[in-house]
Amino acid sequence: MKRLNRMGALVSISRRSLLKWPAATCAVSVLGSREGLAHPRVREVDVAVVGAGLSGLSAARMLARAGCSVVVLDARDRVGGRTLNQRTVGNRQVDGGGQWVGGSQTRVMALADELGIPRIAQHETGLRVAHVNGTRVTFEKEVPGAETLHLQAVLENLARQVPLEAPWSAPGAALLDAQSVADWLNANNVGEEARGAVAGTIGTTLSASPENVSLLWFLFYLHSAGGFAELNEGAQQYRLEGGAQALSLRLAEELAGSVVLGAPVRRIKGWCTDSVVIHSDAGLVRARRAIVAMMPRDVQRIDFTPELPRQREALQRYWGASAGFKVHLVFDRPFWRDQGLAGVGFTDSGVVELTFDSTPADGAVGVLLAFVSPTAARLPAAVRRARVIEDVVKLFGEQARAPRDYLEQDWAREAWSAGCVSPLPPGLMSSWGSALKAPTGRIHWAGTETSGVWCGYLDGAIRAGERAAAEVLAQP
Ligand SMILES: Cc1cc2nc3c(=O)[nH]c(=O)nc-3n(C[C@H](O)[C@H](O)[C@H](O)COP(=O)(O)OP(=O)(O)OC[C@H]3O[C@@H](n4cnc5c(N)ncnc54)[C@H](O)[C@@H]3O)c2cc1C
Repeated sequence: MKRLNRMGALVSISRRSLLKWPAATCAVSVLGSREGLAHPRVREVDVAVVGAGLSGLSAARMLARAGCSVVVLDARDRVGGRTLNQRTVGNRQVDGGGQWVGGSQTRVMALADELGIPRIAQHETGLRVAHVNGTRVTFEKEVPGAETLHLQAVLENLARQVPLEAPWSAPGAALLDAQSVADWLNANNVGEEARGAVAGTIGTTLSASPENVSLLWFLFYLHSAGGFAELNEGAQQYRLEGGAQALSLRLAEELAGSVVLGAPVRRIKGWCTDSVVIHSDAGLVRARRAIVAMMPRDVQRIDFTPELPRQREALQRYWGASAGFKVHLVFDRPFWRDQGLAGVGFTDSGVVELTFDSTPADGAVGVLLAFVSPTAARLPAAVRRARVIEDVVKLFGEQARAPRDYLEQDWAREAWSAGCVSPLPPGLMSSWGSALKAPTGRIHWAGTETSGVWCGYLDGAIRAGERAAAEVLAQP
């Protein structure tokens, strides 16, 4: 039996009849964000989703479309988690968090199309520029040498043996996980150039160095993305017009009254009983099942009664998260393009590590994105700004000295995100990995880190949310 819901989407109400609570008690209204503090009320829903990032919202949408009543709780006063639209002069949006998508990321590309969010091709044309050993050099986009290509092929072959849905069960998992990527490169006498290329991939994708990342985890990451070319190039083909947070903003609009912001979840009780009770600053929610959609390290802030199984608790406690610091500099126009530059630049000694062209599609302003060393976060803001601009001037010339706007986003200062991405240390995945997405009683785990495909990316976040929702829907 079908009926049209408020958004005009077809929902099946026969699904609801499978759930134990009568529809009247399942209906969800907007929870006043703070009212529950004074007079806590218990709201009853089929499914409570904790985390209104892309993963939690994707889960909630799928459940709502299947006829479940759902409430989504987020600690922040906004949706989108690790995506963040920042507004610049001229009313333009830049991405303070996740931003790029690529052709092989089919789930996020499809969602953007469905939500009517156009893509902007990443500007790549022109020379790269570097400031190394005190000298500025320009150069063509580098093509990997024979040794690098050979090493990449060897690692991709190994990666294909790591199962996407259960990396901890790879043949020889304990051995692969006992070493860092650097240990493996040393043991295999890998030369300077090829080693540098792998370090570059790990630096740009996991914000870490080969010394700190488990070989098993890196192989899984490589397999999850589809290889080096995908990680290095494929994942950065497009930006989304209006910013990547637009994905979550549109999903939240569709979920209308079911998303509650300013609702940090402090405790989850009864996961092994008939229902789960979620304690948030906006009140209590009782649900038949809960989906917790965030990085495992972020789950560590929530108390569970009874305590989570040791395996799951250890996974969360030791989960690795790396910080990220983005700066956007806005100019009248993308002047570096006139000089035949792509906007891609790096320095070996400055606070700016890497730059990209983030100019909007119409070119009405020119925007440079700079990834800044997390250590620069310790500098006073005015000193940091001066040093960022000095580095950009070294790369792109005096025209870069007076940006019309300058915006920072330091993810190490975000109370509700432990980090941007997950560089896992040796030992973690083979010891505790099996607790990553196996449901714990009535709790189902989502968040991009639980995705087998494009783990750590926007694409993986959607897939993980939809996988957790499917798990819930499959329950009797
Ligand atoms: C600087 C940066 C650059 C990136 N670049 C890219 C990129 O170019 N392309 C790409 O695909 N990906 C990129 N990513 C990664 C991408 O942003 C993430 O993979 C994706 O947004 C994760 O979505 P999620 O829903 O799984 O988790 P999150 O977005 O982290 O959502 C988790 C949600 O849980 C909430 N929460 C946490 N604790 C609680 C609590 N106790 N109670 C209630 N709510 C809570 C948080 O507020 C958050 O909204 C980048 C990330 C960063 C930070």
